[in-house]
Amino acid sequence: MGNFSINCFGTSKKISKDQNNIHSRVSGEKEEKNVSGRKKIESVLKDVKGGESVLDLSPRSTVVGDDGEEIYGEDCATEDQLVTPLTFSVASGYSLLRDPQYNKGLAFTENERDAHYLRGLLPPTVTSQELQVKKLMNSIRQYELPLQKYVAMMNLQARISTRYSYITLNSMKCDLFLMLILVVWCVLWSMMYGSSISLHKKKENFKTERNERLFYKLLIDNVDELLPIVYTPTVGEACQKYGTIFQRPQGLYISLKEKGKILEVMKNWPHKSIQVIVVTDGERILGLGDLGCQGMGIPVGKLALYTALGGFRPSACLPVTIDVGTNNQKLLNDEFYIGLKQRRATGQEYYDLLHEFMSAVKQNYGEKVLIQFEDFANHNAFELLTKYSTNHLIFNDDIQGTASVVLAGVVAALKLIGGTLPDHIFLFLGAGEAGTGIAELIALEMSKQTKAPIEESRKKIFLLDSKGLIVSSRKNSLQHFKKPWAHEHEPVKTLLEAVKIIKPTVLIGSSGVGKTFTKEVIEAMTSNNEKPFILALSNPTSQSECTAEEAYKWSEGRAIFASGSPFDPVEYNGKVYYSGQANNAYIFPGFGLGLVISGAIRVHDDMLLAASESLAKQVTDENYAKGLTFPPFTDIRKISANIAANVAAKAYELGLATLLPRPQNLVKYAESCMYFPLYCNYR
Ligand SMILES: O=C([O-])CC(=O)C(=O)O
Ligand SMILES: [Mg+2]
Repeated sequence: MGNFSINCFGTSKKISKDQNNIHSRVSGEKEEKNVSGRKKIESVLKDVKGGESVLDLSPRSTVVGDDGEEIYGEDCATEDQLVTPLTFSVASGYSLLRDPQYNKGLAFTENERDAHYLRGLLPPTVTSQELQVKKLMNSIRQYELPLQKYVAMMNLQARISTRYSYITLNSMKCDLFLMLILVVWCVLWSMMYGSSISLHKKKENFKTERNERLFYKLLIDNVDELLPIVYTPTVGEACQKYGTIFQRPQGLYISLKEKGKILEVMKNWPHKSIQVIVVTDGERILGLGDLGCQGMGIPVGKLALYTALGGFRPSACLPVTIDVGTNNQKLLNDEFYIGLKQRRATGQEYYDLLHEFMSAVKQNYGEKVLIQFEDFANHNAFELLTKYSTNHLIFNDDIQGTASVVLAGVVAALKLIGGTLPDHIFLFLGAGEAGTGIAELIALEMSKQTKAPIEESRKKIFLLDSKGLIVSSRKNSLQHFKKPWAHEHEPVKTLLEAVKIIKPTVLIGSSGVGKTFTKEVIEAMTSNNEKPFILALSNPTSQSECTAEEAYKWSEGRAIFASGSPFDPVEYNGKVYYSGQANNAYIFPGFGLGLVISGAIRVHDDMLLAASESLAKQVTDENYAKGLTFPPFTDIRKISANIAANVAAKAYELGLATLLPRPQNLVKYAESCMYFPLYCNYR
């Protein structure tokens, strides 16, 4: 027997005012009975599927029409009639083709076309997923602008807010059993809610074919080409124009309007088994500043990478934007702005909302859901990390992820620039989340190597902010996260002066301000060092401290260069130079996977060091020969599995892992846990 698929949507039925009144009078009681009945059915299904409940039987099941269009068939209801938007349907025919989670387009087999009422709805040819990838890449390459490619990719990906699951069972006995349960359940529903049950019919009017598995296959197979589209740098432009290009909502928006009911709002999200949340409040999007609610592009993009690079199931990923307003006047004046049109809430009001969010996450998804903070402004990022790292599984990507990736790059670069880590002198331009986060992790690793106190290691690391070098005479006016870096040193105003006086061997840009590594700065670095290591980390490309071409040209080909946003290889004096992308995308997907597969309950700095160590080890001689200090992204899933294994091993060692017993081979185990977007076969 072929695969049997059941897709549970909400159903449609107009119900009269009277019926509705009756319903509302008894709804509390019915809801309760229904929940316990549902639980029984869910537990039966759990047994059938070997522990994993695959059929979502929630009475809250809803289907949102694509264009806000009415899709439940209640078009003829009069205004004073209330309708129950419930549809139970086996996804097939037209609705299956329009369902991003299960659509396969021309890859539906002959048998599937017969079994799922697809005959005539598709042209006769049957193609492979590989051919679909090839065709889509051809079309995406036709677009001239990266933003057009971004929109095309998002249209392919978009997951609608449906709550349904396919059931794939192997034995006919199970099928019949399941069918029986479903029929009984549907009848119960229809009795309770007076709804009709519609099979094979769901009116939809989607314009673009969406196919989630194809989206991820495309991204995995063409990671070098598509990473800069769905992620940095294009995602930055997408966030700037989010209101204008906005077509379908993605992710969960939690604004001040939801204060007091965040848990309720969270329950509107269609998926229950969440493993990772990426959350932003939009105040410091990349190096682009306050983009308010339009920052949603960042969690969406990061989570696409969690799936493509780290193998998380798409349904286990939840993008969240917390909207407390924006101080970006341009957005406040923009009629297409999608967020709250008010200035940012601050202080207690801000912290109360964040606290409610954190509590709701724990209550709704449990202790082991990973919350990744992304692109918060400095003044909140550090405080939130300190406040929640002791009682939640949280990770700040801009502080900790960037630190881990840069430490890996520095350790790997030692093969090219020589010396040991404690032999080097570091100068940072930028003393925010990335700058101080990286500095702290480098100091930690140095002191582990030298067995000297961390204060000693810090003496080799200098940070410069917009007011000049961070020195002890400024201590009283410094933000708390900068204080450990206030050295006994005379004040220095500019970067050029600092390079000349301090003579760093490694120069790291993390200020979010572009074009700050000038010709003079690079020349000064080159006159002090045979091979200066230069990292221009600010994103997107427009904010990069210098380009790869400038670094190679101004250092006469001597610099080892890496940047946050990608740069193409550069030809200089007849030689081709390749630069690495020191982007946290190397770390967070594998790091998160390591936490999840070990059931870690807290993040520990040693786990960041473990991730870093694993990444550095994966730079091959072939990479070094090209001047690269990071392995290529094409191998990223293997890289992520290795990082995950090292992080999980550390979690077990530290006693922070809860999934016992520890798997013997953690790399194999990590690989076996990774989602791969091949099509399933449908009965
Ligand atoms: O998103 C990126 O490419 C890296 C990052 O976290 C940032 O710049 O804030
Ligand atoms: Mg970030």
